[in-house]
Amino acid sequence: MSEHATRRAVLWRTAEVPGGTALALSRIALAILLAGFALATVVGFDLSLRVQAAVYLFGMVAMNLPHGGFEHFDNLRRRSASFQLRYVGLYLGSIAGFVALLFVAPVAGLALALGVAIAKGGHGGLHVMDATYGTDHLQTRPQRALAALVRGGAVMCVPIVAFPETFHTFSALMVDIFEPGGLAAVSQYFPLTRQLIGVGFGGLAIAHLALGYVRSAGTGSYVADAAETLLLVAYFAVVPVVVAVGLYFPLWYSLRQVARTTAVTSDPAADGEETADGLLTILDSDDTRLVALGAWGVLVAGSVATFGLAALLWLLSPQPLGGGGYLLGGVAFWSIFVSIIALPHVVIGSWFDRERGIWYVP
Ligand SMILES: CC1=C(/C=C/C(C)=C/C=C/C(C)=C/C=O)C(C)(C)CCC1
Repeated sequence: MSEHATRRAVLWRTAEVPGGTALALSRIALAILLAGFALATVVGFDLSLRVQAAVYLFGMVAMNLPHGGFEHFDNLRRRSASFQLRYVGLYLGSIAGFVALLFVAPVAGLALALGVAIAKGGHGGLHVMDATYGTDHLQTRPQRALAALVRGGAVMCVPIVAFPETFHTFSALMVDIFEPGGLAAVSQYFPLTRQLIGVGFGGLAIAHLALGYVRSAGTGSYVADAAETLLLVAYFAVVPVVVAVGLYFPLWYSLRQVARTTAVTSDPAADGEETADGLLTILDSDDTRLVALGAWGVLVAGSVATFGLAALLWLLSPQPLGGGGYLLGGVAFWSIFVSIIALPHVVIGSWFDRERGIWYVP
């Protein structure tokens, strides 16, 4: 049996698959939240928006951000100095472009933020499948793109339909950071876009599930993909949106990237550039203490840069909390900020760097 086939065969029965434990944990975590909130809905228990906001900030800042740092750290190791500098330059350039867009056209900036969350969730998820139980049922590039769109789309399209008022409230706060009252001009279209997104996403999800079934005869990787896709749709339909998104990134996206990293045992091939002159050669030292110190140094530098950028955005924004107070406004500010830094994460760290990038799969 091939390595992939073996992984597929045991995926649902045991965690003895590379990365299988992290995959299993991500599914269990979302299933527990889904069951808990389904029960809460039945008994009529409502979580206040302030508590939801606190959960979001805890999930996104305390739990998810460190993993984002690790992804860049891991990607920038063993790269030539010229690549590392080009990467950082492009990264900062796209951050500056996104910030400029938010000031000039905040509603378009909000749309881009949603797009970034969808792209990160979807394409990140696709590569996790590639590395773990395989994607034999996804046979063409458009079909892979569809799979990514549906997985990522679940994160934003399902809550727009399921929790329209909360979605609207936070969208308005996010625009208010840059232009107070800026969403009002397009708010009248919200019911229409909600319907279009609902029907469009539903159609794409059905197309993805049907096409995968036809191409795989309903076996192997298809079953795992279909079950996970349905789990995601149910999770975002039932768990209140702020909690759902705030815990999806640490408990699903990041945990599953851990599965991918664990499943990928070979380092990427040299990219033809001289890596010995890289700025992080300390990380390849034979002395594990030096490696640990080097890793600590890189992560501290990343952390200072990240919070420095957040502080700069805060100072530049006319109304950093969108007028929403620390908790609700904090969610709005952090969602915008994390989307700004996640844009290059997807575009520079992954699409520009397809061969070896952040979602590397041999
Ligand atoms: C619009 C909207 C939201 C948007 C969240 C976004 C845009 C999150 C982006 C996260 C990213 C890019 C994470 C990367 O690791 C909330 C807060 C869920 C509340 C409901 C309305």
